[in-house]
Amino acid sequence: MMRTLQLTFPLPSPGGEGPPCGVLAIGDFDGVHLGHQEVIGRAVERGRELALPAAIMTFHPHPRQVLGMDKYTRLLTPLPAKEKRLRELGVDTLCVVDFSKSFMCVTPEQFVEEMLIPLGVNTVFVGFDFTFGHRGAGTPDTLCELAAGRFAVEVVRPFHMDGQKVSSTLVREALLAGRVRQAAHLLGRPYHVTGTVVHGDGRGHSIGFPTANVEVREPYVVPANGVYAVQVEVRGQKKAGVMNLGVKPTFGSDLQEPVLEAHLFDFDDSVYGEEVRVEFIEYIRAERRFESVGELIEQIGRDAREARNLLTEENSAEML
Ligand SMILES: Cc1cc2nc3c(=O)[nH]c(=O)nc-3n(C[C@H](O)[C@H](O)[C@H](O)COP(=O)(O)O)c2cc1C
Ligand SMILES: Nc1ncnc2c1ncn2[C@@H]1O[C@H](COP(=O)(O)OP(=O)(O)OP(=O)(O)O)[C@@H](O)[C@H]1O
Repeated sequence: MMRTLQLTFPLPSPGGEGPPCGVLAIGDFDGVHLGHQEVIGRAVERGRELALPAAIMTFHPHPRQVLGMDKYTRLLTPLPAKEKRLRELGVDTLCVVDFSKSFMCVTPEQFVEEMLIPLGVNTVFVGFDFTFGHRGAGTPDTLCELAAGRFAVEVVRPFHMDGQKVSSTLVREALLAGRVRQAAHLLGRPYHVTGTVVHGDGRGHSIGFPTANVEVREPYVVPANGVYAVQVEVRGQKKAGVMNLGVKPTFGSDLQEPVLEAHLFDFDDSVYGEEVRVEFIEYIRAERRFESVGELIEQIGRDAREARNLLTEENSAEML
């Protein structure tokens, strides 16, 4: 069972429970993409070899949000999703460091002396481009020097795909451009959001395509507006469907925030109030305004067929 520790700087003197963080990987790890998985995998493996707990240190809120970059209010993996993923990857301890304005001023020396040393780390894993401390002054080399032999530092080489360094930024850019296929490629699994099914305007039924309206409660990055082939996990079962993510311009709505509406195939249970997980498999088209509801209905029919075909092909390819 993974445990989560909330840490604030400076750490109190170590308690009597023994060091919780034998082998520690440090970073934001937003999205837990394939580059992150490389770093985390190495730490977990080393932990097993040394019979020490494998831990991740991450920062919350996202440091860039604290630095004033508002788009980092939204995350690829809000904390509960990150916890779930890290647990699946075999991590023993997640240390969530409270990233406040004052933590921003902590120097690399202080970070080592007043955070890493009290945690009793044996080995620290960081990526080649890891920076830490005030103004990002610390680098993997600095970390090595400051450790002064008290813990080992392992630097992970860049993990590339298609000639690019895999990064959270790249995943964000892909999602905001609707390229959910590329995002899945970088993440090693489809991008997903979780939410609760809420009541819509009730129009879906009357146009022949009932939809589950998903209200996203955690601060997820939401992909570009458009129509997507999706897999929705409801009550522990995956259902194929087609989703419109947008503001429904045909109905002249003045929605500020896009809504997520999924029409699930071969499904007619009432799922109001239930928690669902939406996986974005493929982008189908941009959302648009139709001259008549009849045209919209025809187009939704085509979208549904396209999504169904795509997902059937996908599933049969997975079975091979
Ligand atoms: C696959 C799919 C594609 C859709 N595409 C559009 C679109 O391009 N433009 C639009 O205005 N509404 C689009 N809609 C939204 C419908 O207008 C919406 O589902 C319907 O109004 C029901 O809304 P309600 O659940 O709030 O009652 C689409 C819905 C689905 C399921
Ligand atoms: N592609 C990669 N290869 C190797 N190490 C990586 C890679 N991406 C991230 N890391 C390392 O994993 C840790 C967490 O990375 P972090 O989340 O800060 O990076 P990122 O994905 O590049 O994010 P961003 O795009 O927001 O800068 C850091 O130690 C970082 O150096």
